[in-house]
Amino acid sequence: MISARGLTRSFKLKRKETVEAVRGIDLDIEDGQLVAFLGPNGAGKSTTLRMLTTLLPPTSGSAMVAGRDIATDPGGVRARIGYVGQKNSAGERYRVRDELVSQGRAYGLPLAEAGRRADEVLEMLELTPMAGRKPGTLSGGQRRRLDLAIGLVHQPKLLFLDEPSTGLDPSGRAEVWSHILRMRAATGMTIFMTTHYLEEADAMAERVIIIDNGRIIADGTAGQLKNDLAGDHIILTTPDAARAAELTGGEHDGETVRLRVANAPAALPETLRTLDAHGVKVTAAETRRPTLDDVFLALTGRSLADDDVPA
Ligand SMILES: Nc1ncnc2c1ncn2[C@@H]1O[C@H](COP(=O)(O)OP(=O)(O)OP(=O)(O)O)[C@@H](O)[C@H]1O
Repeated sequence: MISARGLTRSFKLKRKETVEAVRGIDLDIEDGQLVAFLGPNGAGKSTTLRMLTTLLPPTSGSAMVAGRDIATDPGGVRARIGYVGQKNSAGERYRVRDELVSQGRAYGLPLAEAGRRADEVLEMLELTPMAGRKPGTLSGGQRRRLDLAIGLVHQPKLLFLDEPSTGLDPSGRAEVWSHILRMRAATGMTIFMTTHYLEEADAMAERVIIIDNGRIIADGTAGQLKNDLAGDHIILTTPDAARAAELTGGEHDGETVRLRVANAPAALPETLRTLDAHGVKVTAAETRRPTLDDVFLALTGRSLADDDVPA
């Protein structure tokens, strides 16, 4: 569904300064995948999305998106994809259903077909009761669902979502997600999304791609990345930390010993037995499964969670 080679974008600033926003990325996304594209602020996520959706031409490199070339057939790409950006896409002039019909018309659907599609997406996103209201009167979650409806009215094969749940409270986020997943189950659509919520990427995406400084630094399932790059940990508290670290192959800091293992809950009893047999007294023990943030920390030495979530 997406195949990019050496996609690159730089921006020229004043005084001959250049920002290398995206530095030659290769991407292959299969049909039907839900892919989360993660990275810290300024990593190059939006710039990549804007190139793939033909909003911004690459400085170099190429990409086929939904079977069309972004450089030679941007119109063909746009007709086959949906893009839901960070900002609300509905204006304030039209009522919700009229907004969807005019969007369908903009994609070249005949009036009757645009009306039918508007009713379908309203139903799918449980917005039918809001059909006659102005967008300004909707709640944050409803408004975000309207953005999704606008991105879906022309039945795209591929949907780009830029921060789909940012700015919503936890219940609004859960609600938007349940709609995204339902709509995907109903249509089999490919979804390429950015998010700052790592736990959402972990729970929802089949594949996680991490970009940093304009380069892809990790690509795999959340489980693979966590196992390969971060791993389970056992964390022990003991007054004899140096000896405990020596016996277990862990690292110690003060009274804390941290050791990486394949399966922490399974390895803990044996670890405690070994230490006990050597007379090392353990006062507390916990197991830790890695998060995607641990993966990012292992790769870059920085935490993604320290980033500001965009407003
Ligand atoms: N129009 C522009 N002119 C100059 N520099 C730009 C422009 N657009 C983006 N950049 C720069 O390119 C880099 C990548 O920006 P981009 O918006 O793609 O990052 P991002 O990963 O989407 O960040 P965020 O999570 O904050 O949205 C940043 O250093 C940014 O300042």
